[in-house]
Amino acid sequence: MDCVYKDPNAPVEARVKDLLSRMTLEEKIGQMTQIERSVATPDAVKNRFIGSVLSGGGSKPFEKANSADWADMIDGFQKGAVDSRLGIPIFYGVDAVHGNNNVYGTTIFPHNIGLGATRDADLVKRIGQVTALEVRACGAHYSFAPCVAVGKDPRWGRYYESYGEDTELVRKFSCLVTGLQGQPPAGHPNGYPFLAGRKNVMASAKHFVGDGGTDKGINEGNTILAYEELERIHMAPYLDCLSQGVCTVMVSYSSWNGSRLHTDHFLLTKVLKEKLGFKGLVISDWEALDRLYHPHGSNYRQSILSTVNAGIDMVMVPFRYELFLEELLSLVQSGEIPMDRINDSVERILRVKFVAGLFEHPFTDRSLHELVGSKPHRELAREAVRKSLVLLKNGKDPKKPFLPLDRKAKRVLVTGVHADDLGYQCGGWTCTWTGTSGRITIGTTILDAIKEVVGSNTEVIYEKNPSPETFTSEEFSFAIVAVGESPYVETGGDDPVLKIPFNGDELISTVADRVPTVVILISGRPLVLEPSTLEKVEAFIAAWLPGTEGRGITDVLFGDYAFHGRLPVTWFKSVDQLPMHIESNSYDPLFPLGYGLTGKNE
Ligand SMILES: OC[C@@H]1[C@@H](O)[C@H](O)[C@@H](O)c2nc(-c3ccccc3)cn21
Repeated sequence: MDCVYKDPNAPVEARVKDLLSRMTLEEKIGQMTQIERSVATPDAVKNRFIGSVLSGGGSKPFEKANSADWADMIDGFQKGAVDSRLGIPIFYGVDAVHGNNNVYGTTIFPHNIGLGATRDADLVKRIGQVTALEVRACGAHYSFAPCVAVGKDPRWGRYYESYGEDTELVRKFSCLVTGLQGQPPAGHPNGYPFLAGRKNVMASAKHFVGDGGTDKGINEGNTILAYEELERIHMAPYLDCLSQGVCTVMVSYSSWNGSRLHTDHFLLTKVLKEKLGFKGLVISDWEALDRLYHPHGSNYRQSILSTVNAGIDMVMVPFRYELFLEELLSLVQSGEIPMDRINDSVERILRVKFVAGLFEHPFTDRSLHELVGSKPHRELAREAVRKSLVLLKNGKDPKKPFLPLDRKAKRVLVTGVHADDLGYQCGGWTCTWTGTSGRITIGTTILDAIKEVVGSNTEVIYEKNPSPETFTSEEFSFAIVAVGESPYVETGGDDPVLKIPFNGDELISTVADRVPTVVILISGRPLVLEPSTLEKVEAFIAAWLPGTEGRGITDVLFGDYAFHGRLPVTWFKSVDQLPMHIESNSYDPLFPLGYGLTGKNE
């Protein structure tokens, strides 16, 4: 062995020190650079010493690319990296936020708000383990998860990415870190990155800090709180992530009392790195530097200076990396960014790469491909769906529960825009960044599931949008109405009105006036439920954004399992009440945090 850093048996810190001492300034700033796959080439990775490549939401080699196609792409970039002078491997990052959701045919789990409703930490850890397998199967090493935002306002477009409104609930689900990265050994030093092996992925606790607490739920807005409240409410989950050895922390686009998180030296360095002792790497969000000034991307040199000096270690550039490298080099050569600051960042990046075993195993383990979208993985997702559904109403007369439904009923109506739309039931961050309608991947819609479950003599009538003629012929035993939101992400999801889209209210009334009706609401958050509407229906289920395994819905709808879910958030009566959450002074919800019926005699 000619040098310590190549010795897998040498202590990580010795390998870091040795490799750092061999690196040129260009190699160091290259490691601080994360670029998008669409501008990456193996040569660029090799010759510019790029530290990491990512896929932005939905960015894939080609349509319906499977895990093997992804692995070919990623291993191509990795070959460039290991052929570089010092052979420092990249890590490839993806937003695997509810399964490995960019890749066709993978298992898509409920989004975090639904997982919050399960109250089942062990389930979420198992979801992390399975997600890590499906991510490694495609060749990626790193997932930008968990989002440990504490969602304080349902008007926020990322509310569904939060496990809930209560800090303690969100803290409970920080265990996704252990699911993704593996269980650190007893005595593992707090804040030091950990990764168990080739079936695990680096995690990213995000978005530091206070992203879920912005004023009026405005995405990338301003969180107005005293430091003690910021620490108590929004920072607490990060301590849990650090104690589990989270490898990375991603910084929030938002501000704290008017200070942009990406330039906040106090929070990023004094608090996260020094006070909390985080030894992994701090990564920016996408084009966060470009968003610091208007017009977008202006004052870029100043943006690099203020963010790197604040404590950012790796910049998710992700496109203008030549300019980034040029400006960062110049800022170090001028002394505006001290060499110590660069060395701190590169040490952290190298530490994570050694801990992740990337020097020993830089390429994809192709044996994992057969696990992707496998039956056991889909059964886990089905269990998560079952446990996530919250039963808000069961019977106009509570003494006469309407559910479970009779699977031998004579004739049932299935209706609504969400009854047979896999894309809608998966939501954002699925196959594309925003998510889309239609049969976007492999999975089971609500209608598919109902047809699988009901008896051979049961007639299932599906009308996406029922007409008066729908009701003129033979009677229906009951109707299942699936309504809700179309997929959205980030600022595109900010909504001050929160009504059920597609005239959902009207459809519910139209059907419920004629047939005993159960409503399934597919949404990333509570929506306005008109009392008149709620009165008309026999049963009402909040299904959140369940993902590909629709059978989890029929499992409880037809009584194979009791309802288990409890609200992870407050269900408001009117948007005029917002923000209203468990800590609000006046608390007058339609359904309180923690509410949920079991479907048995309550
Ligand atoms: O996908 C990488 C990261 C993700 O991990 C972060 O949670 C999220 O804030 C985010 N927004 C964009 C993004 C925003 C606008 C246009 C294009 C991309 C990219 N990203």
